[in-house]
Amino acid sequence: MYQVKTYNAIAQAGLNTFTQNYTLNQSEHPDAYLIRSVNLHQQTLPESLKVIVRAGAGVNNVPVDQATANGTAVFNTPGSNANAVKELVIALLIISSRNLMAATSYSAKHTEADVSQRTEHDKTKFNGTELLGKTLAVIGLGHVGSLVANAALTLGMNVIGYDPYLSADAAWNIAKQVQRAATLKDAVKHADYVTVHVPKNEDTLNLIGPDELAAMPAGANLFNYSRIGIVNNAAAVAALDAHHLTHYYTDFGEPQLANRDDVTVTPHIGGSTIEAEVNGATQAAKTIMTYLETGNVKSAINLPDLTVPFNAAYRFTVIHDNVPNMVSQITSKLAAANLNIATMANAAKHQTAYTIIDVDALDHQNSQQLITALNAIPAVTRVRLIANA
Ligand SMILES: NC(=O)c1ccc[n+]([C@@H]2O[C@H](COP(=O)([O-])OP(=O)(O)OC[C@H]3O[C@@H](n4cnc5c(N)ncnc54)[C@H](O)[C@@H]3O)[C@@H](O)[C@H]2O)c1
Ligand SMILES: O=C(O)[C@H](O)COP(=O)(O)O
Repeated sequence: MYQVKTYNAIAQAGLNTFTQNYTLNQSEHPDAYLIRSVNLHQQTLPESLKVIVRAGAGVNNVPVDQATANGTAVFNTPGSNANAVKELVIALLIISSRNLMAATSYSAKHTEADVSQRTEHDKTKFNGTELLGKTLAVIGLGHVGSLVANAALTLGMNVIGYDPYLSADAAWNIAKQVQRAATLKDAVKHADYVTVHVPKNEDTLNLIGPDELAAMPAGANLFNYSRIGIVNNAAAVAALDAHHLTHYYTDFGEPQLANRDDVTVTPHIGGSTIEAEVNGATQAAKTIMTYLETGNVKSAINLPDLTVPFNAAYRFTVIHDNVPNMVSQITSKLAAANLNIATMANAAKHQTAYTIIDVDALDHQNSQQLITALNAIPAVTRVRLIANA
């Protein structure tokens, strides 16, 4: 029986994906965490923990280095809530261009008589503009940014994209009408609207700061539906005060953003749709089951891709440092245990490597001694033995 600990509100439909081999929230020694935005940085991860899956995109709440040192794989569920964010950003583009925040609360602020008599007179206060022909800069063209860029094209906008690290797979998703900018400043210099869709990491902190804001034309509107810190909020407030920026929309609150008519803070609702939550939880549950039952890895944050069909009776998986001579040390332990290797594969990502070894036969005593011997190899962080179900 595998033990899963969940944090945050995880969609029941996703939890229902787990088979009867999984128990939820009943053990102090979980094999897996299924999480959303809980901040794990202050936690010591339990030794039992083999995998953390973030239902959603951002993994800045996960101590990835600690997880790697603990031999814990970290995954997210790429794209599971991207459509939800796209629809929200498109809604905010329309809200912003048509002054809808003020216009839709108009009737609530007036008496019945006012509303019937004054609407024709008052409508001039709510004049808007159209998105057709306006320019949108999309910074980051991954799962969310590509959808936003493509949707904005269908509204007749000129779309300029900036993503120097765009993967080949992601590039296939972007309509050819999206113009490519060579630099961030080039992307924003003619933009009426700028929207940021990059991961939060040390390179993207303050990605939009005073210089980038100054590069935007006067009157631009800014959207941060990525993470707090990617836009330098102090610089955004200064640009608003100087009437250089017209409006700042963000999913992440901070005291300096409160009580301003030119700032809209939504309460981190980018991925909060029923569909996105079910997608994320279902994808997360499947990722946990695949990893625990086969050891196969696809698109982990801290492990290399490695997928080997599991046809043998037993599988050893070994997470270790990416240093010379590891495979020979591992295989020599199997040879010493007189075990014949049916299949073996190894891959590396940055400082971490991963080895899968399948064997056809194994007795219990043999296996315990072998696990101890493999764990004793310096630079090995986690050894697992998986029996083929
Ligand atoms: N508000 C929400 O509820 C919500 C929901 C989903 C995702 N997000 C956040 O949105 C962001 C994007 O998510 P995603 O799923 O599209 O991620 P993704 O990994 O699919 O795409 C991110 C893209 O940013 C690009 N990138 C990285 N550094 C860059 C830089 N310095 N300049 C320009 N581009 C850069 C990458 O190459 C990649 O194509 C993340 O921060 C995620 O946490 C927020
Ligand atoms: O990174 C994400 O997927 C979003 O920020 C959504 O976060 P949530 O799952 O806590 O709503």
